[in-house]
Amino acid sequence: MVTVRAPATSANLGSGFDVFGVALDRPADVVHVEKADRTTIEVTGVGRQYIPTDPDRNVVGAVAEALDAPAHIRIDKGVRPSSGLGSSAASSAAAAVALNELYDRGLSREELVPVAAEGEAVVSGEPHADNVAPALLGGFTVATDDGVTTVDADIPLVACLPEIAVSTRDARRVVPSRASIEDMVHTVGRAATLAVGMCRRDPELVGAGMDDRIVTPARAELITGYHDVREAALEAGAEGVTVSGAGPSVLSVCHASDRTRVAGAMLEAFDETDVAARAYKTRVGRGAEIFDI
Ligand SMILES: Nc1ncnc2c1ncn2[C@@H]1O[C@H](COP(=O)(O)OP(=O)(O)O)[C@@H](O)[C@H]1O
Ligand SMILES: N[C@@H](CCOP(=O)(O)O)C(=O)O
Repeated sequence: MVTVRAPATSANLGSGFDVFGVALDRPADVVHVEKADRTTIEVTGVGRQYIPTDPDRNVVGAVAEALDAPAHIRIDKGVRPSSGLGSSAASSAAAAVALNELYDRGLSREELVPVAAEGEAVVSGEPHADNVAPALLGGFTVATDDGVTTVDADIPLVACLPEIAVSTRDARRVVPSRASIEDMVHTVGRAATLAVGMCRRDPELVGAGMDDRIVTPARAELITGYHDVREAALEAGAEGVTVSGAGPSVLSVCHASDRTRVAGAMLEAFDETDVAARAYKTRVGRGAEIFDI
């Protein structure tokens, strides 16, 4: 048996739609795999009632097929599904690392990115890699058609998860199909600022670089209370706030000394709009880890 822990992730970071991602140091999924003649799946943990055990509908089934590695796969969910915190990607990444080890396939973490992205295609319709890349490699990742670039960033974050479900598939439908040249220039500037901020471990630059005029405004409308939560976080000292992944989680970047205040302000603002929520005080963290063979 092989056991792997893979972290939650936050994709896009505003200006980096389908490209940027960060691994969070918590929460995480834990996946256990054992060789079998055909793939079977068992799910425990948070949100298990919303997760199919049919290998054709669970992301780990697609990963097992891509690696030609049938197994009994037990997923202990720590990352709630439809959270905007890369729940499906955490399972995909953990399964990819675990099955690669179990069957001795010898693929590197970088080579496992497209394998784990096959799992994402099962739930969102397209194999986007911006969650699975940080879940596998850790840090801040830039996923393009040519591969993945990683930065071992250390940035404090607050991820606030409201009790609303937004499916990635639905949230992809509201993404505009066109953008003006002015908005593209703005986005490129912000994305470049964010990447420099990650390299310099500078929360102010990362926060300034999160601003996005193209995708985030459309997605924000799917999240009850988003604008109030954003304002409250900024007033409490956040350097930048955006939708985490496809939502509904809201991500703030801040200095470590402001993290508790920012988390409290975000929770209070959701509460004032009658939405229950929980906040993860976290930071950019490590990728998937094998902790039992
Ligand atoms: N192993 C899995 N973990 C989480 N969700 C899964 C898994 N397999 C299939 N799903 C389905 O994927 C959807 C959640 O994925 P997604 O909408 O991308 O949410 P998130 O933003 O949390 O990743 C749900 O419909 C869930 O049933
Ligand atoms: N780039 C994707 C990221 C989806 O992230 P998730 O955590 O919501 O699954 C998108 O924005 O659609």
